[in-house]
Amino acid sequence: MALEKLLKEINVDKEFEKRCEVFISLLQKWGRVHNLSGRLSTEDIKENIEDSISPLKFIDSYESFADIGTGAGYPGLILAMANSKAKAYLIEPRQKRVSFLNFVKNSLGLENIDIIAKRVETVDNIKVDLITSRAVTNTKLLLSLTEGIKKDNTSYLFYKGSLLKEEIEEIKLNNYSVVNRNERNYLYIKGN
Ligand SMILES: C[S@@+](CC[C@H](N)C(=O)[O-])C[C@H]1O[C@@H](n2cnc3c(N)ncnc32)[C@H](O)[C@@H]1O
Repeated sequence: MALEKLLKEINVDKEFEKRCEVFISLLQKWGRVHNLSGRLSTEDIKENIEDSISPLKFIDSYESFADIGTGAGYPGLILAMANSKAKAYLIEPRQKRVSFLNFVKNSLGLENIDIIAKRVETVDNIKVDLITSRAVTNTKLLLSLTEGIKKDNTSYLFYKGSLLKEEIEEIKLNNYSVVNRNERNYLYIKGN
């Protein structure tokens, strides 16, 4: 029910809910066989979808983004399903996960998505407005690993847990905000 409520508060493509239904059923099928994602009940997947798109309430609009370590789809694939006008680069080195992401992309006919089967530190041929990441590594390392895909005014959206305060102190960040939702702390670093 929470997802349905959230969808009334943010702007997403009108096909988004249908796309989510397809994503949920594909993840439940593939996930059991290939061990793609820990929690596969419909309720758990919907919670992950909600976690992925909640920041659309407060971040600025963007024309392109790269998600680092998309895994089985969070948050990058879900953000790409929510707004098919924005160019989405999903950067994920593990082959089984890449195959799943490609299968969902093709099943939904989402031409805005490019899946890059590499580690992000080896990518330097794209430059994006926004860089997102959930559950990959700490903020300092993420900022350094993504040097090759940033522009002067790139923004960052990192999906963090409770260790965020220490991470922010370590790197002396400016111009950021933290938005909390349940156990989640969203770190949003706005480009200039
Ligand atoms: C714990 S999983 C998180 C997956 C997803 N973001 C989520 O929240 O469910 C971490 C993912 O990051 C990927 N990863 C690790 N190091 C990476 C790197 N240097 N560049 C891109 N992806 C990386 C892994 O292959 C893995 O799929």
